[in-house]
Amino acid sequence: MKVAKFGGSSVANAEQIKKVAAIIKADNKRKIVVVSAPGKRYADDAKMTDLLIALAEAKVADQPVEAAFNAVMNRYESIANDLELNRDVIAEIEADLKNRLEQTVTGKGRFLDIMKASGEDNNAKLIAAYLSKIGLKATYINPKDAGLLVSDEPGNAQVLPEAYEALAKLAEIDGIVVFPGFFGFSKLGNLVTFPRGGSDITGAILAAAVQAELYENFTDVDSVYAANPFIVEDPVEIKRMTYREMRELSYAGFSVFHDEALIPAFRNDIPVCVKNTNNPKCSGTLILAERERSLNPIIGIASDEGFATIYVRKYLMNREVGFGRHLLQILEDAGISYEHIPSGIDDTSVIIRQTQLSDQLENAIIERIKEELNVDDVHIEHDFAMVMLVGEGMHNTVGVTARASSALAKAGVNIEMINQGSSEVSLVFGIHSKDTKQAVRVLYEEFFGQKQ
Ligand SMILES: Nc1ncnc2c1ncn2[C@@H]1O[C@H](COP(=O)(O)OP(=O)(O)O)[C@@H](O)[C@H]1O
Ligand SMILES: N[C@@H](CC(=O)OP(=O)(O)O)C(=O)O
Repeated sequence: MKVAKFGGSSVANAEQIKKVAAIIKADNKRKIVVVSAPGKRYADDAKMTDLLIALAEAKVADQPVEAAFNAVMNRYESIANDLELNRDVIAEIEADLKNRLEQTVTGKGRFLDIMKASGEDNNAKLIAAYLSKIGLKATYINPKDAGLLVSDEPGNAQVLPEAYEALAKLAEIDGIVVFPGFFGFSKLGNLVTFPRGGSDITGAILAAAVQAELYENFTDVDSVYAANPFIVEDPVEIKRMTYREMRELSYAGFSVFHDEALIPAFRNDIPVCVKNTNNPKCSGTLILAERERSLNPIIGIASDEGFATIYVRKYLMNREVGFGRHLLQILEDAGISYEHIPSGIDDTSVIIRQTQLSDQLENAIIERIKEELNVDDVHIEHDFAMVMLVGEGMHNTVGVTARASSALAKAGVNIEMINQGSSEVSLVFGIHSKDTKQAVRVLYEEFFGQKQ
């Protein structure tokens, strides 16, 4: 049995949904189908999830909701019309949306989750209706009925271990299961979404639960490339890579596959294949526990922006027992998670995602660090980017850091931080955001350029 997840670009309009149906038909092992909400049809189109967020925001702000409501319904109507579906489907979606809008829940996060999740939920109903119409036995299954239990943090759900046993029963359902991605339900019965892009996570959870022979992740590119195709022109395709490599790369900016989706797959040793809905004959990228060695120590180069550094200096910091713990405690109290902590003898930097900060919080953190740790200097710098080189071959190859740093130096990119990951498959450079694209391009040229 295979689990196939179709991303937003694969279900963005009727034409795409017809391709999805053809892919499902072409292989009767594709029994569990996870779908996203309609994505972008062209570069500056809006994703359904963003239309739903706009609708929810208008409602929360007590502003008129008609325009946002119509924008959502228009997308579904045009899909349903082009697929020549019965009007009942649209009536059902409209009633569902109105019902969600009227729900009174405590907290904006909860309300946003209810609205956001409707994108995948209603699209799954619509796609199941279409598959039935063309003669396939297809059933829409709701994550609550299926037992997709998750933690209770709005917008940031994590699957609970007990979900797997319940979800395993999906394998017994006759015909094709059409399952909405992106959300589950907490033990308290609350609907909770995964982080953005989280339909990949749903697919991986279901693949692990039913012990699928393959988890296929259908998107709009032929493969995972060695660098983001929007930064590097025509980058090389990655044919095979390990879970560790994909996890590092997706965490560091390869948005093609959600980093949290690797965990259920690799814990259960389910191979993952990233494939193109627009070119399904192409073999795509296979992600496995191990791969054959290659000459190039690097498999991919990822980048991500929006980091801040909390820089702390104190003479004899190295001698002070508990300094690091105390510093991290201050961040924990502020609800902040960290990414890297490069350290020297008398100084340390804590690198965090900037979105977690506000001016008020920054001041509060700085004050606490000054008062409680009695430091010589503390300040926060913004607008950093992380560029990550990833490859299983890196830890037993001499000179990767030297090659990378000299390529960056030649291009005039100032390196603020280097972190050779403990995982031994990644090397991270902290640079200023303005240099991100340039850094990725020169590193790509160094490791994948002509002379390779
Ligand atoms: N290294 C990479 N390889 C392939 N695609 C990448 C890479 N980095 C970023 N992407 C982007 O990821 C996109 C696919 O992911 P996403 O937009 O989430 O698709 P979906 O709509 O299928 O969920 C591609 O169109 C591409 O722009
Ligand atoms: N629709 C959700 C979840 C998702 O996974 O979407 P996509 O498959 O388009 O990345 C989002 O936009 O975040």
